[in-house]
Amino acid sequence: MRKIYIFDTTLRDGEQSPGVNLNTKEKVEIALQLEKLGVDRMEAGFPAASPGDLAAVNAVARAVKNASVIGLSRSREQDIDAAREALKDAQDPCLHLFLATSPIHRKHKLRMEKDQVLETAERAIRYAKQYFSKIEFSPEDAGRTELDFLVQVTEMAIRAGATVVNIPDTVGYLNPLEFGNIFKTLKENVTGIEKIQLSAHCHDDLGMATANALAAVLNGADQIEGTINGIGERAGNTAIEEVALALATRADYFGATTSLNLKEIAKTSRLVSKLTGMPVPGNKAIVGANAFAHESGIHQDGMLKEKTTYEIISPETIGLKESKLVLGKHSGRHAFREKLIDLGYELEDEAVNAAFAKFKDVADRKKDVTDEDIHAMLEEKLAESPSIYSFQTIEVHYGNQSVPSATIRIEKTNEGVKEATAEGNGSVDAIYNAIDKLTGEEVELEDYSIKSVSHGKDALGEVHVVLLQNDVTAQGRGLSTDILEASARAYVDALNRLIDKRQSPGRRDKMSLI
Ligand SMILES: CC(=O)SCCNC(=O)CCNC(=O)[C@H](O)C(C)(C)COP(=O)(O)OP(=O)(O)OC[C@H]1O[C@@H](n2cnc3c(N)ncnc32)[C@H](O)[C@@H]1OP(=O)(O)O
Ligand SMILES: CC(C)C(=O)C(=O)O
Repeated sequence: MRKIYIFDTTLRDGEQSPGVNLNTKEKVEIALQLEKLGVDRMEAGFPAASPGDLAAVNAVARAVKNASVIGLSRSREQDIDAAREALKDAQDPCLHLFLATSPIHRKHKLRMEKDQVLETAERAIRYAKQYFSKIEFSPEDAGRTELDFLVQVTEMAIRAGATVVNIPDTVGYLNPLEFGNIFKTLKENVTGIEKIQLSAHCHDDLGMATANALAAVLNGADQIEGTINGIGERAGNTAIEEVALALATRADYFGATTSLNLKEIAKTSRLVSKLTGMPVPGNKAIVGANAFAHESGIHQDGMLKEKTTYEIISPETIGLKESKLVLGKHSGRHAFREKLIDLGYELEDEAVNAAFAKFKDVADRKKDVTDEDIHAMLEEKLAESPSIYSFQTIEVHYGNQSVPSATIRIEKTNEGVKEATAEGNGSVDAIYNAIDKLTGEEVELEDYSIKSVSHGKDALGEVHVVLLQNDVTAQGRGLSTDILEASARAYVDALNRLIDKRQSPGRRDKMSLI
């Protein structure tokens, strides 16, 4: 297997993400984690940018022992001198020099002709060579540079003493075929190409940063540059974790590998996200929260039978504990039953089916059904009393300038569905008056409490009521994503228990079993 060197630039290009500013302590913390991850090279900053960045690069250079530490520099002596100062204590220092080469950058930004670009870069490399044995040179915006000029620039860099020539697609403009072709062309046409390593540095403006980096590998690149979580200027850089996992997972195709300790990937991603304040999108490849989560029934069934049906990478590979089966409205019975077993419930098929129907009802109204929701649903089901009345529908009218009213539909065993409307002091009072009207029961509401079962705006609300009738009390519980519906369900549940107690005195209140 061919080794691909990993050049991490989280601390330099990653820090160029708008809004990100890492202090020295944070840079050192990330650098030490990158060292554990096993990156070969890490760009710690741009020492000429500020005294703070120079100090941070110096601190990283002193802390890191097992990776080459790199500082970025324009093709100017003052920048090179700042990098010398920053990297003076590094065990394996490297200077990263750059100068733009594309027609757009030459004309509008540098205001230089081609020969001036060549001269300026060569002078800088030769100056730096007095102090650094390792120099990487980047023709900035190589992606939009004329290919024949890029060949000329690369030959100049090799002659002047560069050890790595990096090809940046600075604005993420190219597609994999075009980017791969640059490497092929340089390999075939540059005199002395065997003396240096070729590197790829891609940006994600068109979402092709990882694909372009892999195309470079296929066409002879020795090194890939990127950042953790793909952070960086504008749409970001190639995500190192994506390249590493693509090479590891498809070694059959790429025939190349990295020295990364893949088990450190999840931890590194979390640290970078925390210290940069840049959340990782849920659907981000490899490190997103959903990368190893399965929600739909057919996928969950496949996963339970054989994980490779829906997972090409195991979560353990990147240091995560396990895949997640997330219950939601697309889930099926296999995953639901598995969850019940996990939570300690052993139910007969019929009970599973009843609980599953309730689960689908909740899942229709809620984004995720949590473990707490399932406990609450099952406890409600297990505690069900013989239902004389079963709740059907509810409609409530509330306005702070009008009297609240509620229309309730309830089915009575052997009598069918009945409907009643009533007003009240508040919405719950109106609901309870309507139920009283329907059932004809005279009860007192002894206690009413409400709590949220899980978190978030769509959390299940659980209402608990105690009803009193002629010295007999009964509790009732109602569960719904809507607290008014939960209130109605709890009241009907308590009424059923009250009637049950009246009809069979001495029977234990099943609620006490919960
Ligand atoms: C593609 C990339 O990611 S490149 C890295 C980008 N990162 C950064 O720019 C972060 C750090 N930068 C900084 O802190 C500042 O830009 C500094 C300290 C480097 C320079 O600041 P200033 O001196 O105020 O210059 P400013 O940034 O406004 O303009 C850049 C100047 O450098 C020139 N320049 C740009 N790239 C290079 C280069 N590779 N080599 C030499 N000169 C360059 C520009 O033409 C411009 O020159 P001019 O002043 O003669 O017109
Ligand atoms: C300095 C260079 C490599 C760069 O960051 C870019 O061109 O994107």
